[in-house]
Parts: sequence; C-alpha cells; structure tokens
Amino acid sequence: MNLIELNDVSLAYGSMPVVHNLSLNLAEGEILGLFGHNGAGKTTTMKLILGLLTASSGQARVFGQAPSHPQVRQQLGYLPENVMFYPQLSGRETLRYFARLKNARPQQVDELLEKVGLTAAAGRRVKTYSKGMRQRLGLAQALLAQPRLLLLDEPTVGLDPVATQELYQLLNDLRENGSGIILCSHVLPGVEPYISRAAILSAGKLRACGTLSELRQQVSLPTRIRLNNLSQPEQWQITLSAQGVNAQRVGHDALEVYCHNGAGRELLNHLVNDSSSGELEVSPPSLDDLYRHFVNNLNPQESRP
Ligand SMILES: Nc1ncnc2c1ncn2[C@@H]1O[C@H](COP(=O)(O)OP(=O)(O)OP(=O)(O)O)[C@@H](O)[C@H]1O
Repeated sequence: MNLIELNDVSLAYGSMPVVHNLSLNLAEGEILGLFGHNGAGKTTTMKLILGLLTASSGQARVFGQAPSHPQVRQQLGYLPENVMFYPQLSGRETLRYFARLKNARPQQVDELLEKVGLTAAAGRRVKTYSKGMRQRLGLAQALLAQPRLLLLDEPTVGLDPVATQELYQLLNDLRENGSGIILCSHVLPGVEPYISRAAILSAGKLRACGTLSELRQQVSLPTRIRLNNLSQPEQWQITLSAQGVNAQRVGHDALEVYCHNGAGRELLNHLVNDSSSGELEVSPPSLDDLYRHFVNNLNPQESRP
C-alpha cells in the first residue's frame, strides 16, 4: 500500500513557485532518500506531506487522505531540520510532554530514551545537551506513538559516525516492521545500503527517482576500478597503457581506471589473477556520483539557484 501519493503537485510561496509538477510515492516498508541542493524544495515537500502547506495544483494523499486530516497526523512522526525544545526541561520531561500531545504510551518515553542512547542523560536539562544529543532526542520525539510514516529532515546533522550508523540501523529495523520513511539528507556517503530508492530534486523538480541500480542504468557513468597493493605500480601503468588502458596513480601503491560498460575490466581481472600482487576494488557509480550527474546535467535555465 502507498503511504504517500503525490500526483503532479506544484506549490508556491506567494508568487514564487517552489515545487513543480512533483509526482512521488512511498510504499510501506520503504525508505526513500530525498536528496537535493540547498533550496531544492525538500523541506517544502515534507511540509506538504505534513499538511502544513497546501499544493497550488495537483493532488497529495497520505494514507489515502488529505495530508491535513487529523487521522493522518496521528500516524506520522516528524523530525524537523532544526529541532527546538524547551531548554529548562529535562530530556525525559520533554519526551513526556510530547507523549501526552501525541497520545503515546507513557512507558514509551523510557523505551525511546534507551533506544536513542539518552538514558544516562534523561534527567539533565536539554540546554546542557550537545547538538547530537538534541538530535537524538528529536528522533525519539518523532518515534513516539509508533508512527507508520516517518519524515526525517537532516537526521544525521550533529551525529558522530557511530551514532549515524546506529540511526540508519534503527531506521532499517523500522522499515522491516513496515514503516515508511522519507529521509532528507545532504550526507550521501554511508546512506546507500539503507535506502530503498533515491529521489533527486533540483530547483523544485524531480530529476530522478528509483533504486540505485535503476538510476545507474539511466546514466552512462563509469565504474571505478582500483588496483591496490601493487609492488610495482609504474610497471603496471606501462603494461596497461600498452593494452590501451589509461590508469592513474593513486597513493604510493595503487592505480585507478575508469571503465565504461565493463570495458577494460576483464583485462584488469586477468592481469591481477595472473600476478601474485595486487587486488581489485570495483566501485560502481556511487549515490554521490549519481546525484552530481542528475543535478549538474540540467539546461542552463533549469539549473540550481
Ligand atoms: N516560508 C517561506 N517563504 C518564502 N520562501 C520560502 C519559504 N520557505 C522556503 N522558501 C523558499 O523555497 C525554496 C525551497 O526551500 P526548502 O526549504 O524547501 O529547500 P530545501 O531543499 O529543504 O533546502 P535546504 O537543503 O537548504 O534545507 C527556497 O528557494 C526557499 O528560499
């Protein structure tokens, strides 16, 4: 079942159009990564789904209803880009306050504090929290009342690498239990294994949407092949050049080759298998490469502001 259906939605702030003819779905058990440059329209799209803004044309449906419907709100969790809390309240008091507003089970407060790693700091005032701690409290707030749909605007801001991985793992568990999640982020490395699909927005338009393999098929970006741990990289470079393969030196013992459509890969495989030294590291175009491709290959009139 689709939790979100946006059909040809456009939206303007006053006379300034911001989102143009956007069509996007989110199914149960799916994490959609929503990526785009500053001002691309990601937060605006989230606010539309939250029912805080209304489309000027097109149709937006959440759980099959208008986004502003009260039943929609009850099943939705939202982590805004800038989390604001009452500084004098403790973390536990803050969550209790939101739990009452959201009609969540009171026991969930301590369960969620534990889940986001704030049990030890639960009695401390929020004004003493670090940025990452406030972000984790914001996430706990979004998870109150077990929402079927979770909208997270820049959830990794302020999180250290371990906390970021823990967040992704937590989202993955929620996804496996059937929640639908939209994850807005500027941080692309590391998120790839956790998203079901990526949607790339630029200047208010959807430039691409699909699984990473679908997006890779839509573009002709090269695969990067790195030969690591070479004892004689110069010799390898000469050998490869003689075979028509242009390899670049990386560091003191590695070479890098960019191959289109697998060309050259067979040769490299063969050479490495024939030798006692060296190992191949094959990297298809990353989410970052795909993002840059879709955002940069625009008509000059359509490019980002
Ligand atoms: N309340 C507002 N009134 C007028 N214009 C706005 C308002 N909020 C956002 N905008 C404009 O709408 C466009 C999209 O903004 P939005 O916040 O949706 O972008 P974003 O993709 O979330 O950006 P960022 O990554 O910087 O958070 C921008 O040009 C922004 O200046």
